[in-house]
Amino acid sequence: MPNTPLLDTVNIPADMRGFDIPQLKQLADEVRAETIDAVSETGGHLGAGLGVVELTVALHHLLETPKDILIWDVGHQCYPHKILTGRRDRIRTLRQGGGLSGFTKRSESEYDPFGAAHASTSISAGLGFAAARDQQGENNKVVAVIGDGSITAGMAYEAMNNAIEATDGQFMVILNDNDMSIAPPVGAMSAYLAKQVSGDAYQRVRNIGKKFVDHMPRPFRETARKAEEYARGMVVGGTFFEELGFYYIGPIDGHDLTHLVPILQNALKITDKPVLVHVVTQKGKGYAPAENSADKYHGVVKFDVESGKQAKAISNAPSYTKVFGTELIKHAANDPRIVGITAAMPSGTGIDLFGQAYPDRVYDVGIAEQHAVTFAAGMAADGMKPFCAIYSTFLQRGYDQVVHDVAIQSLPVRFAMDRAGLVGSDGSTHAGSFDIGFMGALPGMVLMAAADEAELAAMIATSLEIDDRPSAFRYPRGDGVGVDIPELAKPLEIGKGRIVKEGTKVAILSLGTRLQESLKAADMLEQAGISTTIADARFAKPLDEDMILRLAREHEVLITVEEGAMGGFGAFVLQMLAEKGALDRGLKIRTMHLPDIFQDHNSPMAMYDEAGLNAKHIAAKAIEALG
Ligand SMILES: Cc1ncc(C[n+]2csc(CCOP(=O)(O)OP(=O)(O)O)c2C)c(N)n1
Ligand SMILES: CC(=O)[C@@H](O)[C@H](O)COP(=O)(O)O
Ligand SMILES: [Mg+2]
Repeated sequence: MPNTPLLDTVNIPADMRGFDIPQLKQLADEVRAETIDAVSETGGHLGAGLGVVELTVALHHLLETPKDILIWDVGHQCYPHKILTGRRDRIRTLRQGGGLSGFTKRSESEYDPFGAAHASTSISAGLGFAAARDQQGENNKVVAVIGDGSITAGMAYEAMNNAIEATDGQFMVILNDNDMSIAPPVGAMSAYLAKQVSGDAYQRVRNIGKKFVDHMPRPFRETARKAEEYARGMVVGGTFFEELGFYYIGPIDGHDLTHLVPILQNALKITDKPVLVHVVTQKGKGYAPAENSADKYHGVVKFDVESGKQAKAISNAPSYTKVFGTELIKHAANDPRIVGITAAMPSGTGIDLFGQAYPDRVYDVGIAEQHAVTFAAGMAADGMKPFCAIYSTFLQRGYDQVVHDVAIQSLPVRFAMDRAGLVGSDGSTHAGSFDIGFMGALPGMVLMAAADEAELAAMIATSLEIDDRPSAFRYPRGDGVGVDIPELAKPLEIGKGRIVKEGTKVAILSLGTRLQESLKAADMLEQAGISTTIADARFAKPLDEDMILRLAREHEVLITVEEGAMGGFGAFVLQMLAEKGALDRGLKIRTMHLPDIFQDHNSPMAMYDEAGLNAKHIAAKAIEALG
């Protein structure tokens, strides 16, 4: 007889606190099936969530959330958590416009005490909650769950280093070790963790855990001190974390609820020191297509549950990412000083292609953008030509390094800023909104934005020639527009834009891939009898002053368009025109940029619509300015 489905019939998470292990196992199976089914309809991050189903169930069984604080690092593994915390009815709206976020989000639920999406923040945030609890004389528990990939980042160590001093109460870090980042994990910490798991210690703990469970009084009535002794009985090795002041417990099997629940239950009673529980899981667990794929279905589009086959969109144009990877390979054939650097995003940035061609000239430094930038600076200082390929949003984390280690020393690091502009379903945390402002503010920086894939190829060639200062080029997520790319792209003249279409009344000055929308806007305006010039600025820094001053002189209206926040290209143009007195003669100027809000996730088209940056908005802006 099949059991009555729990998800449909009980009040979760309240009722699951009283579940026994068989009920928890049944619930985990249901949550796993629900997660797979939902993501098959929405797309999203699947493998990470499947790997933490049992852990999620165990934690919501043991903790009194939302009073107890549960923080998920990155948050891409939180779909099971959402299913268990009152959002099951909306789980098929994940990452869709108006629907649930693909990450934890404070505004979405009281069960998400801290928002995330960028990696490695959970220990710091959790420690903050623990310290706040201590200050306020409360006694809730705090748990931070961090992956083996995310624990490669400096921030995680800064937090662990501080843990013993920041709180004198309960604080637990769960290290969810699935031996995967998005790509296979890298670095010495990964090797260290693998050693912990592969040693006979892991087996021994499993056996101890079994005995422990068999003898555990139910309900558990021991004192906190006794509980600590039990938990300490699980401690094997772990000297690294012990040295940082943590009790280290593990490694333990993160899928076996009979072990996981009592060990976590006891470890949660430890209050004299922070605790790190090392849990071993499998990314993609319980869904064969995910388990068997190279990336464990880290991120997927809609798919067929039966076969696991993903619905790939067909495009005639290569992605910008692929163009970056292939162009770099071409140049590298002629220049042995070219190297590629990624911070744990080899496939996302196209550095994987470069690595296949030149395995000895590629560096995956882990989720360590700050290190990636200064590492690149060091290489550049010694005569190499590093291409540091980092998503615009993640480069924010390495900004001081860009300023202090690269720009002030005028080192020729080349920044390939992928995912510039709005990215769609990942939402505001991943939007590449700010790089024009923050890179363009730096003295000496050469900052370019590609309008199409051929322009990207030309900008890569340009940055290769810039050997006395840093340069950066930005390009969006997704496919190019289908233009031809020359066999070997030629460098651009630095600080020179191009006129794409000549007109007389309105000038639209575009930076980046809004050029296509600007051209469509020009068609609309021409149909309304308004002669329109379209210019592609190419450079946000240095600006093509001659071209822009001519546009200002010869047109009644000048509109700048960019896929970036205010304080970026439009502001640079305005400042330059003001400085040159070009605003004193009655020019009607408008700057079109992303709105001054953090936009929620949606399709990129819908987000640009909301931002007012599609063709119809550009045309309307010109008509409004003409009056
Ligand atoms: C600062 C930052 N850099 C890069 C990323 C992209 N990213 C998201 S998840 C992930 C891998 C995380 O690995 P791990 O913590 O082990 O979690 P798993 O997916 O294995 O569960 C990476 C690199 C990010 N979210 N934040
Ligand atoms: C969670 C995370 O940060 C990444 O998985 C990100 O969602 C990848 O984005 P792309 O799909 O644009 O590579
Ligand atoms: Mg991992």
